[in-house]
Amino acid sequence: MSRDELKKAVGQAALKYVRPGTVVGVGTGSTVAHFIDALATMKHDIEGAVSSSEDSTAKLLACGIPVIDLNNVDQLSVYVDGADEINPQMQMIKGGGAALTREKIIAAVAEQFICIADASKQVDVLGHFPLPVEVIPMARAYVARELVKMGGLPEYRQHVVTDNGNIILDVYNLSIVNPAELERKINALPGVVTVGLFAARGADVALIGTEGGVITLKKGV
Ligand SMILES: O=C(CO)[C@H](O)[C@H](O)COP(=O)(O)O
Repeated sequence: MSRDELKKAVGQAALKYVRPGTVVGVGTGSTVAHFIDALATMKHDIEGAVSSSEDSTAKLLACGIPVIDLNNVDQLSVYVDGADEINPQMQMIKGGGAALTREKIIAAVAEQFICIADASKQVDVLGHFPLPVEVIPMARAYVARELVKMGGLPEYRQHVVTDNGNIILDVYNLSIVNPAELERKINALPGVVTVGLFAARGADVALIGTEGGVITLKKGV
């Protein structure tokens, strides 16, 4: 099976976590694009979606799924999103698509985070994938210097402006043995909007696309 077929399989598998009559949290990326296609088949059974990016909003609307402002939602039972890496503790690196901040906000509101990913995203230790950090433009050089002090090699993601008007630094050379501590440390730097480490709030369920089918992993099991 191609990687895209694996992504499609997990996108479809995530439908089983969507409860009729609810608002669904929707992430960003090529795996989520398959989830949105699947969600469109039950668009009349849900109230709508909260979206984590302008890209996902456009796709949801094109599929006829109403997009609802997060501020008008009291409860979100599930948030479905992809990942760039996921470890056995269900902690993730996210932000390859530059949507990390809105993704983290919606994940914080949701009762359940359902991560959908092909098996290539599974790692023992996070950090092979460069860690995205969303930064306020005027803080770029300062934050980059601080990331170097932490042992990272930050690279400015050229020609990318986030949906929030900020820039992304991708940090190479990190072997993240304590993701929760690094998440706290980077988030504490003035000028950092958020780091793409989802450690304090990881996934609750991971649907992993493998050659043998979709594997379901649950946090703490
Ligand atoms: O965090 C993300 C976007 O900011 C994506 O979930 C992550 O980059 C995975 O993307 P894809 O499903 O295209 O592999």
